[in-house]
Amino acid sequence: MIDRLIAKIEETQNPTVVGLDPRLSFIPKWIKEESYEEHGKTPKGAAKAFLHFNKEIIDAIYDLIPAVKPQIAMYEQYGSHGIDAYIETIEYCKQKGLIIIGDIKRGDIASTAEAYSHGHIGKVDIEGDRFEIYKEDSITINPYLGYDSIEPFLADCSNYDKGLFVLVKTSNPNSGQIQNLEVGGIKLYERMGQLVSEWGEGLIGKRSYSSIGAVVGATHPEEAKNLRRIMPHTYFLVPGYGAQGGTAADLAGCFNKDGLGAIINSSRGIIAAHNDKVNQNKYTEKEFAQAAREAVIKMKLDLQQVLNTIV
Ligand SMILES: O=c1ccn([C@@H]2O[C@H](COP(=O)(O)O)[C@@H](O)[C@H]2O)c(=O)[nH]1
Repeated sequence: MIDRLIAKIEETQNPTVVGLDPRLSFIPKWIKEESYEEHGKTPKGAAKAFLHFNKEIIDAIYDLIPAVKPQIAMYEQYGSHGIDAYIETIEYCKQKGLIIIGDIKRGDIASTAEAYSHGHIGKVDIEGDRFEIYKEDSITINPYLGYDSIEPFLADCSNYDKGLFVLVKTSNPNSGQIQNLEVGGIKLYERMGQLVSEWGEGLIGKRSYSSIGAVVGATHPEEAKNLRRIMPHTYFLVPGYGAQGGTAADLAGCFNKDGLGAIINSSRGIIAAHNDKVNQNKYTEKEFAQAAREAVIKMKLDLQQVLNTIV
């Protein structure tokens, strides 16, 4: 997976991942009204509006970016219709050649983890016939149950050329309450970084990076710099840029000297750019996808400036 991701980053010259986290408040009124007319003001109506919104956004940006990160919570809240929209969004993005990082943050005992893994990045077996269900290229997972809970995912990564981004230092303001605790003379997130690095050793690709990556928040630049040193062969998925306050200046420590090593996520900053205060009155409701395209171009330039200081 990691070699495919790096190839797309190099093709687009852009380490941006766009988060597909739709909310009804971002969706233009005309899309919602069309959907409600056909499906009612129901979970199905909301989910169909999400799908329409996502498709227009993707059409406007797919040539500029290597990857998308659909956030499953936004879809799951609407039950089976939401899950259908999640799966159809993934299928649409794959047709456009994008790498899919499913932000699902799963973590459970091994026998249950195996089911999550088979559903999302492996195959489910039904009486000897095998089916791919969600079809993400990579997913986020929560590692706090330890290695046996990770093993089933590693097996599917190896069997099906898939990847993981394991939570190491999350972007939320209170992440330090647990992740920065001292354990055996080092911080918990540092220990987690060491473990994730070890877990990824068997899945190193042609470019010396592992398909087992780490989630590292842009909002904690010192910790990110520290993790970069601890985990030289680990790709970072970096949320927190934009809406959560992370800036380009905070990102320099996430990259390696080769200009690789990190893919930066922005969700609201891109897909809700038409609503952004700084863009007030710049776009009509019909121009939401154009607003997203312009936001991606702006982010790409911002990230290129960071990369120019590194390589
Ligand atoms: O530490 C983490 C892990 C995951 N996320 C997710 O990334 C996006 C961020 O959205 P923005 O709108 O760009 O703030 C969202 O899906 C989070 O669940 C994170 O923010 N931090």
